[in-house]
Amino acid sequence: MYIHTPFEENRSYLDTLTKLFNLSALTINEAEFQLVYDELGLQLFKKDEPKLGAIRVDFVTGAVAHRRKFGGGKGQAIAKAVGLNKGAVPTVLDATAGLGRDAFVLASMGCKVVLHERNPVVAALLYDGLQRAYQDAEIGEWVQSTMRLEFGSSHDLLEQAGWRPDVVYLDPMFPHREKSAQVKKEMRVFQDLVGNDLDADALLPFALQLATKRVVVKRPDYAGFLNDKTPSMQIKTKKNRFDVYVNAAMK
Ligand SMILES: C[S@@+](CC[C@H](N)C(=O)[O-])C[C@H]1O[C@@H](n2cnc3c(N)ncnc32)[C@H](O)[C@@H]1O
Repeated sequence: MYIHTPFEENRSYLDTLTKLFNLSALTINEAEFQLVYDELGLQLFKKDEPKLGAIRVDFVTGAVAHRRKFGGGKGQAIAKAVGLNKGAVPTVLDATAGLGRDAFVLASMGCKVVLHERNPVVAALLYDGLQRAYQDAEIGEWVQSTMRLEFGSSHDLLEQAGWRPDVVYLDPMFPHREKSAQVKKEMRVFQDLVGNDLDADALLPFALQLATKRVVVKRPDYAGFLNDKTPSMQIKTKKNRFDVYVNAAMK
């Protein structure tokens, strides 16, 4: 993987990232993707996409930061899906963390969230976004106390988890139906990098065993149920839905 910085003083941080996420061993097409660390933080570029397609994690000033301040709070579908509207604040294991946006929304409503991500490049981007958030004067303290990243596959990590979260949250990649021109550039780069999570069905049984209260699966509205399993209830938004599996012991 080609990873570059224009600033010599950031070399050792990049070496740390390379070691933590084993980036030097990556076999993704080096001519196609580049990781660059500059004053904006770590960014992923795809060569044939213009700058708009760059991906980085920004909890401090990005769209999720705006949503934290002005979003719908506990009235949001995701909040209802994890049971936040019922008063209690659940602990959440986000087993398919991606760029951490959903996890951040949940953390900003008070949930403690452990994030699992298996893709080394996505995990490095997320790690870098979290480091910048941890150091921020306004949100640093609560992000440090609510969001923690674990690098690895949930197929292993869920089985080995030494604790039981109230909620396991799953949002695996699903084949996109829209024509590629309609999909946002950033999303296209992300999809090209990660591909589809074709092994996601197998996560549901582990998740159901682990969660003490419920498992929430985010799906595009046209997608079937994960592992063909009918949920206890569904919460729908414009393009997605949350399939909620309430732990039988809680019913
Ligand atoms: C659609 S994205 C999640 C987006 C995320 N909800 C957000 O708000 O940014 C799916 C992510 O899950 C990760 N993933 C899929 N299966 C996984 C597994 N078994 N263990 C860890 N990460 C996984 C993929 O690498 C990808 O980054």
